[in-house]
Amino acid sequence: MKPLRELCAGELPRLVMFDLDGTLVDSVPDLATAVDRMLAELGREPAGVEQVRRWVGNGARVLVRRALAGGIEHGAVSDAETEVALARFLDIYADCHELITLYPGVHELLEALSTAAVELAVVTNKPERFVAPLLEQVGLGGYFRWIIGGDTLPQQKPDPAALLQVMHLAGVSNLQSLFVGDSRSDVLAARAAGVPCVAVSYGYNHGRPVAEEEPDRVVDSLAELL
Ligand SMILES: O=C(O)COP(=O)(O)O
Ligand SMILES: [Mg+2]
Repeated sequence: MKPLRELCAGELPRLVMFDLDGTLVDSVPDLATAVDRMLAELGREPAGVEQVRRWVGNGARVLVRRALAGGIEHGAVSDAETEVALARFLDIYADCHELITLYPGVHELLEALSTAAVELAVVTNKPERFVAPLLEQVGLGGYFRWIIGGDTLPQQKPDPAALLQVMHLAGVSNLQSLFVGDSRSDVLAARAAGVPCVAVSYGYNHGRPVAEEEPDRVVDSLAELL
């Protein structure tokens, strides 16, 4: 795992934290189904997979606000409208997990890291209640010692709080850790926590190449880290 050593001063990291949506799993088809069902209930036109792919990454509440706004800017959407739609979205999404898939290379990397006794965590903006069941469903149950969702702490990425919390629990420093994500909030959270950051090029970054966010390294598959 030479590429990992290069990122962590010649040593294998002791802790690797992963983003979920767009990094470990392709969850957008199911998220789009749930968004479109929610919009249909409100008598609105569907958003479709391509739009939803641009809107994912800042948690369920912001996704719902973007769907209500019909675009990435959602400042004009009222809180009252958001809460009603969000409750419906969360209910609908709870039953929409048919299309989720694991990206290539994920299983291989996690297996190699756990064999090397590297601690693993998931730090996602997705509501926490969905995370463990989804990991189980795609065959990743059991790899992660810590799971932090978008509603586990008061802050979510790009705030570094979740990364700092996991490093504290694991008893490792920022330079013994690594973050792997797909979007701007991941790169910003890692940078604010002082943690080296690998970004995957295949994920969701609001329609922009993730290289523009200047992570320490960009890979096309997690297998490149082996
Ligand atoms: O729920 C989201 O918006 C995205 O979650 P992520 O942090 O795992 O990419
Ligand atoms: Mg992501």
